[in-house]
Amino acid sequence: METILKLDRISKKFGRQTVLKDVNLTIRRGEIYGLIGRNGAGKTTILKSIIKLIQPTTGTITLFGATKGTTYIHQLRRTGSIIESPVAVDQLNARQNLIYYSKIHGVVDKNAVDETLKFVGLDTTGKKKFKDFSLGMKQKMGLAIALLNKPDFLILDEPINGLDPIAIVEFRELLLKLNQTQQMTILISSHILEELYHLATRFGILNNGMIIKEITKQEFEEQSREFIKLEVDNPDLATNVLRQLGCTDFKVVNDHLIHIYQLDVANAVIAEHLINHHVQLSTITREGLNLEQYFKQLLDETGDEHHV
Ligand SMILES: Nc1ncnc2c1ncn2[C@@H]1O[C@H](COP(=O)(O)OP(=O)(O)OP(=O)(O)O)[C@@H](O)[C@H]1O
Repeated sequence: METILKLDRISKKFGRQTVLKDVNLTIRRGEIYGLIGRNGAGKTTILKSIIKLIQPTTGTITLFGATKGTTYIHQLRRTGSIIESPVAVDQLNARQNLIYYSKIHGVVDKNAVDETLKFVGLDTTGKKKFKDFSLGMKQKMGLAIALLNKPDFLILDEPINGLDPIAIVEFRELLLKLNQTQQMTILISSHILEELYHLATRFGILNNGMIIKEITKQEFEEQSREFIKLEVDNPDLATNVLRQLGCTDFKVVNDHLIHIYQLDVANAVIAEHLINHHVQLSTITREGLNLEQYFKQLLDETGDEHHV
């Protein structure tokens, strides 16, 4: 699959502070890449480096195959972005803002303004000016401006930060629609892990300027799948009992540990049957990690504090 973006050993120093350290990251067409990291981890610095708002100290960024100069700037036109907070003209309404930005961006498609307004759901906001918009409306306005020139790649810096739960769902659905119907590739940063979980196909976990883990949603689901943890003295006998109960989806992990992935039989029923069949049971608990727990565990493993 086509590589849209490649960061190769990107480092960034602000004065004496090293903010990014050897960041490697690859995004392929059609992916929704979720960049997770707590405040100050370096997310915005990565995104700003991609769109050339800042220059990395060392390393190479390749965007649609271009690495530098005018070819890179040319490829940047295939991206749309909202970095930090959405920017639009305070005194203009939604439609006026889009007309203004379509002129700035040299958008030639005459229908682009109305189509984009409708797409983000700002086609009925009438005369209301950008300065009077709610945060959710402002984010939609930012998205609309980013979408005007029909980008292939969308870069979003914490776009759901501060939105209420309904606005979060609406915004997420817009992004999923762009990804699914237009195969738009998306790079989205957030510390709202739960939200990225419903959106991203792959996650990069950034801590202190380093990507400490990359994991696809599928890998995460396999690793974090909920299961019942059974510790027993006799796994052979225990698995026979499980089969009698209709449990077939389990894994014998070692000579005393079984993971049951079928969760429709109550722990109490399993425990009763095992005991009736003289299996000694020392543990029966439900286990599994959500993305937030996974993230915290990773940070604990790297010996860092976590504030998410
Ligand atoms: N222009 C700058 N000059 C000096 N230091 C900077 C500059 N921009 C960012 N930093 C520092 O770089 C570090 C990373 O900041 P960055 O904004 O990339 O983090 P972030 O992960 O996006 O955090 P947040 O979630 O709070 O937005 C911070 O310590 C910040 O103070």
